[in-house]
Amino acid sequence: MPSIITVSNLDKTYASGFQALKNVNLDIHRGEIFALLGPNGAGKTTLISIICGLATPSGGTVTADGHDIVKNYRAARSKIGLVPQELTTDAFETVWATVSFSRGLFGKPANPAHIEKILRQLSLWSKKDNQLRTLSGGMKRRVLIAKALSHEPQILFLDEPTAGVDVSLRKEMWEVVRSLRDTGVTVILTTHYIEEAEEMADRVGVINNGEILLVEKKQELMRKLGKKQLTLQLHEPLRSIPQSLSGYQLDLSEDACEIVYTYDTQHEHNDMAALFKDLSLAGIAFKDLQTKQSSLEEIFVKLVRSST
Ligand SMILES: Nc1ncnc2c1ncn2[C@@H]1O[C@H](COP(=O)(O)OP(=O)(O)OP(=O)(O)O)[C@@H](O)[C@H]1O
Repeated sequence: MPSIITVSNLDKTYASGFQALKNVNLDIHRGEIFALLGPNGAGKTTLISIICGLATPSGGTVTADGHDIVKNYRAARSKIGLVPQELTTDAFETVWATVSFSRGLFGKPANPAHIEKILRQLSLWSKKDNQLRTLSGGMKRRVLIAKALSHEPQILFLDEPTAGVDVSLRKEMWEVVRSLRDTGVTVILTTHYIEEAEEMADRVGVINNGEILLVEKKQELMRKLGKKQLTLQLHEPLRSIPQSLSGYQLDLSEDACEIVYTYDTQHEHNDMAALFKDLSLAGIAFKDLQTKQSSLEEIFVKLVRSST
């Protein structure tokens, strides 16, 4: 996959002497949705600020669509749209004026056809003459995206796109982001809602203490690091797990009516058939079963814990 952003050996030490990024290497693929996950203070904002030219690196390089973000700042920046968390523009401004003004900030000539296209894409066309203060929370968030897209960037950064919004609005935002990806925009988002990354991201990067811990296709990450649990509801309570089953990771519930089997998602088929056979040999019958797969959240928490 061709890269649209390449981060090489990036370091950032703030004036205080604090090292916020340590030799970060990262490739963002053209056309993907990439989720950058990390606990508070991990370095996400620092990394994004450097890529967007809002902070200077202490070492290393970043290119955006082939342009060095320091040496060729203007060209690099024109490729990038940044969606902040909050709308800071004049509440009495109209949607149309706000979005058109953002385009002007990048020195681009007016292009009403483009502004119309993005307002339609973001379902804001009927609100184009509304003042910002009259919009719902969801519409305001979409105005932020429209502003960031006004200068026709190919890369869109979304900083916590659904922080503090309700469930239905979050789902609406996910739809918007997916539709942007479908038009060829590369999307990089930071989020504290791991469920959001699980839902949307093609690839996931985990950062902690200024270091990238891993970058992986989401499906691959869940397959490699995920665990599954199978719960068997027994016909009769069991006193203890028989010795003949000690080769499996089995736990007996407190009421002795359930056995919980934890296993790697990679080996499930072989192990499962053998387990059922061994259970039957041990005379253990069950009346029902359920499986549960570990979420990206559980994987993330484990990863971050083991790195600190
Ligand atoms: N201007 C600054 N001067 C000194 N240290 C800073 C500065 N900005 C950030 N830091 C420190 O760098 C580290 C990374 O901060 P950063 O804001 O990049 O984290 P983050 O991953 O975005 O966190 P959050 O999820 O809380 O927004 C933190 O320890 C923070 O205190």
